This record gives sequence, structure tokens and C-alpha cells, in this order.
Amino acid sequence: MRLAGAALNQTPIDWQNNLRNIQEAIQQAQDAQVELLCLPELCLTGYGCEDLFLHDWLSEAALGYLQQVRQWCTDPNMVVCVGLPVRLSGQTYNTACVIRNREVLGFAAKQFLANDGVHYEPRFFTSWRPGTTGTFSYQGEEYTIGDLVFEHLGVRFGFEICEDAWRPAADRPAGRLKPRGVQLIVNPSASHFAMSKTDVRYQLVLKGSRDYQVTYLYANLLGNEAGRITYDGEILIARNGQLIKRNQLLSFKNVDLEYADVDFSRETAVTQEITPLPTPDEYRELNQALSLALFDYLRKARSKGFVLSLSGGADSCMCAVGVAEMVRLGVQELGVEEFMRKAGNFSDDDIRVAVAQGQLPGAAPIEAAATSDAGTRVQAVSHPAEQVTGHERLTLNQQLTRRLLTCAYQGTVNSSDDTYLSAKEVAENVGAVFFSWDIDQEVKGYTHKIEQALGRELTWKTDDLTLQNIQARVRAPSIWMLANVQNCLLITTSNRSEAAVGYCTMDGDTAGSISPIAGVDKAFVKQWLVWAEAELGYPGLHRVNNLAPTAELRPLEDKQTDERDLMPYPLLNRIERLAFYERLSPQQVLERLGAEVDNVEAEQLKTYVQRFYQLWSRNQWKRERYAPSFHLDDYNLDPRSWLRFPILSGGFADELKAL
Ligand SMILES: Nc1ncnc2c1ncn2[C@@H]1O[C@H](COP(=O)(O)OP(=O)(O)OC[C@H]2O[C@@H]([n+]3cccc(C(=O)O)c3)[C@H](O)[C@@H]2O)[C@@H](O)[C@H]1O
Ligand SMILES: Nc1ncnc2c1ncn2[C@@H]1O[C@H](COP(=O)(O)OP(=O)(O)OP(=O)(O)O)[C@@H](O)[C@H]1O
Ligand SMILES: NC(=O)CC[C@H](N)C(=O)O
Repeated sequence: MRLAGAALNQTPIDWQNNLRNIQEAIQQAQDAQVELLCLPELCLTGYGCEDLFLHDWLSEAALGYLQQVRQWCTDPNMVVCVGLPVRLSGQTYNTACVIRNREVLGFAAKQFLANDGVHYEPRFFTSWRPGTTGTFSYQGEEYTIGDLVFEHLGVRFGFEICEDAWRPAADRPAGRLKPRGVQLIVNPSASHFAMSKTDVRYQLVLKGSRDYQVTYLYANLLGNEAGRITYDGEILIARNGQLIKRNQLLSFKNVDLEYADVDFSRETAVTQEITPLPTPDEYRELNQALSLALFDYLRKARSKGFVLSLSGGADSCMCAVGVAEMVRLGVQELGVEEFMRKAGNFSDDDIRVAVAQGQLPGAAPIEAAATSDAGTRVQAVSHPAEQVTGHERLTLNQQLTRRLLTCAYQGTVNSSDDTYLSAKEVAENVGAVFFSWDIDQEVKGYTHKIEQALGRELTWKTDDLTLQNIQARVRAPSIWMLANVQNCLLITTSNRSEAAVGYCTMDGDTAGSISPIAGVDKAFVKQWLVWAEAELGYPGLHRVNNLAPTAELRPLEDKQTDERDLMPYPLLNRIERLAFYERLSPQQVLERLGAEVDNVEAEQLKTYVQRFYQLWSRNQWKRERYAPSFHLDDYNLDPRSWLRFPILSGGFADELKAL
């Protein structure tokens, strides 16, 4: 039997997009003479409809659209499995509808709901009781729903819907399907991307096929579906512990269909030893996921591009490279024409000229908007697209990036030449429009106003945080204005480590509408940039890779660095992980750290642990206010997706005193 899985890039309640992708997958499958096609979990509505799954009308509408899908399933030799919600007597079930030759054979229902990390399924869905079935009517037709086994071309098959397969063996539907003569298990999934997670999924599918001696067909959703979570579109086909098919993950296409043939009439030996996957390259994985997430966000938000306050530090440089990589990887996979069309930001003329001549048409010089007489550092650096960076012409990818990314360095008297040059070099390297202006007048203006109101001078000795924060805040209005005027998304550069301890100024450097790297820790950001300079070929990163992270909010002679204000980033990251991923108590965190770290005094470690918990507790409100962020690592601190914590709390007072 020819089995296929199709990864689809869906969007919640974007019916036309979702139907188009489903139709395209069915058409491709028919053309390839596929006999059984698995589409991802809830692909008709989108997986991320959230509380809409509790609305009667949504499931009604889905059943209505399903009638269209039926009409595309005209091949008597092909079964198509389509995911959609079914709402019966006020309960919503997460189902896969099996269609053959326009006939609905039944709705298999999910038995175990995902309720960890980014998944909140029990809020929306009711789990189906194993071993039971039911019926319901729609427009005069009666349908079967529940724990069903199907047969097609002599092959018996049943379902595990995503989380069903992640449960202990005693729960897994596979264990009950096997005695019912099932030879094939079909798994439509919506399994979020996280670095290295493909390995877990691979083991799950391979071991499932080995332990239950079945063929296993797995198809995941694809892309940044609804804003935060990205799906990697993994397709896996395995039999008796052996891999038959695995695709390239994180495609920029809307439909990624993969198929393979399995001869069910022939017995094959069961492989006990699962061949391991090569260790996933997390830097590369992150790059692909971040790029795809940015691309989908951009086009689904129908935005014109991105604006970024580029400090030349690690976080903002990573965001700039992320946009450039979005262009490079998108063009590499889709080709220039399709990339430009899909991005939705280029005219027909742009596309025609880009395809024919390898450059964008007559980009007029973009005049520097900002000037200041306050020193040599402050000047506008802006290259017309068709001209040069350094002495070379911009490549087409740089020209495309230039259309999609505008950056601004916003210096103060506390900024260094190093960060300015770093920002400029990164912007030039990726091709972005780059402005530079200073904000000292604005800082002085606000400071003066408050000094007058209070009737006293503000000094670094007495008003340190206030004087830091006003600088970060004053950067927000102009960069927002630049985003508004160009109809662009303002990127905020927060990372997970600073979110953990609130090392940011609210309404200052947190200003923005999308926060691409807030799920990634700072130590990883720094390592990733070193990798990107060498492996992706961004020489513009050389300077930032030799800078110590600094906020540059205090006078330069203070030599402020993040790690001096806080603690070394690898330690901060470790404490955060032990405390909120492994869920240890402060005492346990300190003990584990003591056992792991030998170059830091015990008293110093205790101070770090105390500082971490105090800052963590005090700054929950800030985490509540971050712009929507991407989920990229195996956990994040976003209270709206992975980690909830009280805004007001006792702040671990007793626990920290007892350390
Ligand atoms: N529970 C709570 N709910 C609501 N609001 C709460 C609150 N607790 C304090 N607040 C309020 O929060 C305000 C203070 O917060 P906020 O003004 O954001 O600032 P704050 O947290 O006081 O200080 C910002 C920190 O971030 C660092 N920073 C800032 C900017 C950039 C960078 C960088 O790395 O580049 C670093 C800076 O060095 C400083 O250590 C106060 O007005 C306080 O009343
Ligand atoms: N001089 C600056 N020009 C433009 N934006 C700035 C400047 N200084 C800070 N910002 C903005 O504030 C953000 C927060 O600063 P932060 O220091 O946390 O990050 P970073 O400078 O990118 O990295 P690092 O902390 O490694 O130096 C920056 O990413 C940037 O968006
Ligand atoms: N949609 C789901 O059921 C996803 C659950 C599963 N734990 C995963 O992360 O892949």
C-alpha cells in the first residue's frame, strides 16, 4: 500500500487557506497514486483555535467545510484522514475523519489530551473513552465516532492522535488496537517544535512500530500556525522498528507530502535495536525554526516587514540575522519568485525584475532620516539597494532583506563606538536599512522635567535605576514611529534570561509587537552568534562576538556589564532550568548547583540563587507584559504559553532565609 503523510501550514479559522492546502495535498496524493493519506491533527480548523473550540458554531462550520473536502476524495482506492473538532452535547472531541470515495467511514476520536507545556487541551476537548463508540447525525446523515478500526484494501488500521502516542504503554491506543487485528497505526499530530525534539518523536514512532509490530504513519502540522508555536511538519513512516521515510523538517512550503510503499502481504522481521538519529544540530534547527516562524508571522500578520532597534549587542544582532536567514532560507527552498509572492510584500514588477535580472528594480536611495551634530558616531548610514555595501553590490538576498528590515542605532553619551560599529557592520552585512541617531536631547528633556517637578537634581548616586530606565524608554517612541510609518512589526529583542530576572525596562527595550528570541537563553544566544558567524558566513558578527553583553545605560567609566549586574549567564540559565523546568525547591537548586559547579565559592552561589529567586518573583508582572514570543526551546517563561506564576507572591522569603 502506498502511504503518505502531508504536513500542512494551517492558520486558525483561515478556512480558505486551510481548505486550499488540504485540496492541494489530496491532489498531490492522487497524482502519486497514494492509497492512504494522513493529514495533521485538526488541520481543517487549525490546531490553535483555543477557546473557539468551545463554540458550537466552529464545529458546525467545520462539518460544513468537511462536505467540500469529501468532494475532493473521489478516488475509490484512496483513504484520506482529515482532522477536525466534533461537538456533541456541549462536549468537543478532537477527531480524524476517514473519507474514501466521498464516503465518510467514521470519526476516530482522541483518547488522551495533551495538558503539559504549551498544550491546554482539556480546557477545550473531552477525551474519548477507550473501547466505546457513538453516533451522531449531520444534515440527515448518520456518522460513527469513537474508538474505531477501519479497513482499506485489506489492511486494518486505527488511530493514535498525537498525545495518544506520548502516554505510557498501558494507556496507548496501540496496545488495544493490535489485538483487534490492526496492521497500521495512523497518527495525525500537532506536535510543537522544540530543539532536539525530533529525536523524541522519532523514538516514539520507531519504538511504537516495533513494540506493537505494526506499520506507523505519522504526520505533523507545519509552520508558525497561530503566533507562538511552530510545527516542524515531520512525516515519519516506520515498520516493525525500522524507518521507511523521514522528511526534511521546517519547510517553507504550504504542503509537504511524502510517501512510501509498504507491502502488507509480506512479513518483515522486527528490528529490536532502533537505529539512532544523528544528534540534532540545535544551532541549525533553531535557525530554520526561527526563520520559518518569522516568515509565517510576517505574512499571516499581513505586515510590510520588520523594524529593529539595533544596539550592536547579542540579542538585537541575533534578531537581525534571523530576518536575513528568513530571506536566505525562504529563497533557497521556494525560489525567488515564490518567496516574494508568498511574503506578500513585493509588487509584480519587483518580482518580474528580480527573477529576470537578479536584483530589485530601481530602489531609490533611502535618505537618512536622522542626523545630529553630537559627534561622529551619529550619522545616517543608508545604502541605496542597487548600490554598494563596502565596495560590493548588494546581493539579491541583501536587497530583499533591505525591503523587509529597517534598523536604527539609538546612541547616548553612554554608548560606545564598539556597539555602534557592531550595529553598523551587522546591518550592512545583512543588507538592512540602517539609521543612527542619538537620544541624549530627549533623555535630558525628561530628566529636566522631573528635576523641576521634584525640585532636585537626579544623580547616578541616588537615582541609578531611574536614570538607566529613562534611556531605554526614550528609545521606544522613535522606533515605534518608524515601525508605524512603514507598517512594519516592531521586533523586541528580549531573551529568556533577562525575562527570568526582569533585566529590562518595561515600555523601553520591551517595546514591540513580536519577541522572536524570548524563549532562548542568553548563553545560547551568544553561542549561536559565534556559530552563525562561522557556519552561516556573517563576518559582520565578528565584533559582537568579541563584546561582553552590556546595557550601556550607566556612564561608560562604570564599565557596566549584564553579568556584573546579575551573575554569569550560564549560571543564571542553570538556576532557571533547575528551578522552573526541573521544578526543584531553592534548597535543592543550591545543592545541585553546589555539586555541579566547582569554580564558584559556596557563599557566592548562595547569593546568586537568592538573587535569582528574588528577581524572579519581583518581575512576574514583566513576563506578563512581553510581546508574543516564539516557543523554540523545550520550555519558555511565557505565562500565556508555558509557565504560570503568581504576579504577587511571598517571593520565597522563608525558603531563601533557610538556605
Ligand atoms: N509587582 C509589580 N507589579 C507592577 N509593577 C511593579 C511591580 N513591582 C515593581 N513594579 C514597578 O516596576 C517599575 C520598575 O520597572 P522598570 O521601570 O521596568 O525597571 P527596573 O526593573 O526598576 O529596572 C530595570 C533593570 O533592567 C536593566 N536593563 C534595563 C534596560 C535594558 C537593559 C539591557 O540589558 O539592555 C537592562 C537595568 O539595568 C535595571 O537593572 C517600578 O515603577 C515599580 O513600581
Ligand atoms: N544604542 C542602542 N541603539 C539601539 N537600540 C538599543 C541600544 N541600546 C539598547 N537598545 C535596544 O535595547 C535592547 C536591549 O538591550 P540589551 O543590552 O538587553 O540587548 P543587546 O544590546 O541586543 O545585547 P547585549 O545585552 O548582549 O548587549 C537591544 O536589543 C536594543 O533593541
Ligand atoms: N497535540 C498534541 O497532542 C501534542 C502532544 C505531545 N505531547 C507533543 O508535544 O507532541
